[in-house]
Amino acid sequence: MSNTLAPFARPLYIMLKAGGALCNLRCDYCYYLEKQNLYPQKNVSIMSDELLEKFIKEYIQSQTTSQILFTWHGGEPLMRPLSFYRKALELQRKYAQGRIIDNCIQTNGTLLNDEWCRFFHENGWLVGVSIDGPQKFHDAYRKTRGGNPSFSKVMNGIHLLNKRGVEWNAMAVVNNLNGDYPLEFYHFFKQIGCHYIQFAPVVERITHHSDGRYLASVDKTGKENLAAFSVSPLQWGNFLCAIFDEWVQNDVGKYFIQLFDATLANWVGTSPGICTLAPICGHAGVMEFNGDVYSCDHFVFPQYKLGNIREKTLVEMMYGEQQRQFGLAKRSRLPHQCKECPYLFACNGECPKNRFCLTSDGEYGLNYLCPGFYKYFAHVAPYMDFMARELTAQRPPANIMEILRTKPSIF
Ligand SMILES: C[S@@+](CC[C@H](N)C(=O)[O-])C[C@H]1O[C@@H](n2cnc3c(N)ncnc32)[C@H](O)[C@@H]1O
Ligand code: SF4
Ligand code: SF4
Ligand code: SF4
Repeated sequence: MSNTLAPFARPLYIMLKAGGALCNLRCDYCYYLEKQNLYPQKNVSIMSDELLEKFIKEYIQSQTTSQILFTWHGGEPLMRPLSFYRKALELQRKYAQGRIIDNCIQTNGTLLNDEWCRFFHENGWLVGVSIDGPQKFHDAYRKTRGGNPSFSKVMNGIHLLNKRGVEWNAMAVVNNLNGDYPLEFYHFFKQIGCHYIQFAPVVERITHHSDGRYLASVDKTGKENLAAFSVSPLQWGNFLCAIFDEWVQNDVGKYFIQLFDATLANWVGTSPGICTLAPICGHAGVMEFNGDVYSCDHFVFPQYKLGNIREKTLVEMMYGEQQRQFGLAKRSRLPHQCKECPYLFACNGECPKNRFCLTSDGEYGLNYLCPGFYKYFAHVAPYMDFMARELTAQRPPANIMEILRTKPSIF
């Protein structure tokens, strides 16, 4: 397929930061709070109705697919009033022209009330709620501006979502504290009846920039300044292996752990559904409150700005040369160790943001989490082989649980 056609083979996808980095919490590890320093001249970092309309119209009109996904992100997206989202729905209807429009929103859950939940239910929104496992882990890092814990408020929000029948999933950060307690962590999610769980490993480096930002610049080399809350590579590997062992014996087809599903997808050669395990990046951009578009949510740095929607079209920015190069760099900058790795097909060197270590040959660019990912892929390989064969034969991968009960020796 030629380059001119290729862009239209996949949907254009941009997360919206309609309130910039504005948030009612101050999670210690947050990568986004510091982005307010990119806009020091703005007292108020909220998207105007006029810009919202421009975005919605262009976002819909740029797509060639019949189904379109809007993702509301932040900062904390519930810092914008419900009227803002009602307006967004009106605009989506105005410009939909027969397309099916879906919405999802990623929230810290603390501001949820019955009115929000009714809105999400009535309009079929999918809600991602951030919760880092049991209270003692969650409250260690996810605090309010005043340093108070947030767990009870989040649980109250989850209760309201359940009461209204809103579809929701959990987004959990794995860090230096909860990383040592995988089963306690996993059982917590099962106890609260959460069947869709996403884990994100925290890896950040502290670097002071002149504008007040303090988190990693991706171009900075070395791990000397690793933030203390980062998960260690082996902690991450052990964490995944322990949860996998319980999941594969009891929970396949009942609990959906995004990373396990993505691993299986790579095992059968289909798209993994999460960018970190995909071969290239660049499919999901971010638009800030003022129309600035960046390459990726984890690359909101001045050097990764693609332009502004008032000056360039979304298609120009998301399918332009800068974004194409950003996407391909994930593959082209793999160090030799990854290129020779038996699990490259599943790992793809994971997220380029985390590639700041040296390989065993001293080559720069190995993923910090490599030892953990390697351990995980090696551990799950025989089970993934089995589940991939089941899938290829059009049988449910959940069959593995019966085999583990009756013939465990085959693994
Ligand atoms: C930046 S927040 C924005 C949405 C909302 N405020 C929330 O907390 O869900 C998006 C997600 O990123 C996670 N997150 C924050 N800092 C992170 C980091 N340094 N590494 C990985 N994930 C992080 C949060 O826990 C949350 O699930
Ligand atoms: S709630 Fe979300 S945006 Fe706010 S500080 Fe925590 S992770 Fe960051
Ligand atoms: S840079 Fe990381 S987070 Fe961004 S698209 Fe690539 S893998 Fe995903
Ligand atoms: S497991 Fe390590 S060596 Fe293998 S592809 Fe992943 S990061 Fe590279």
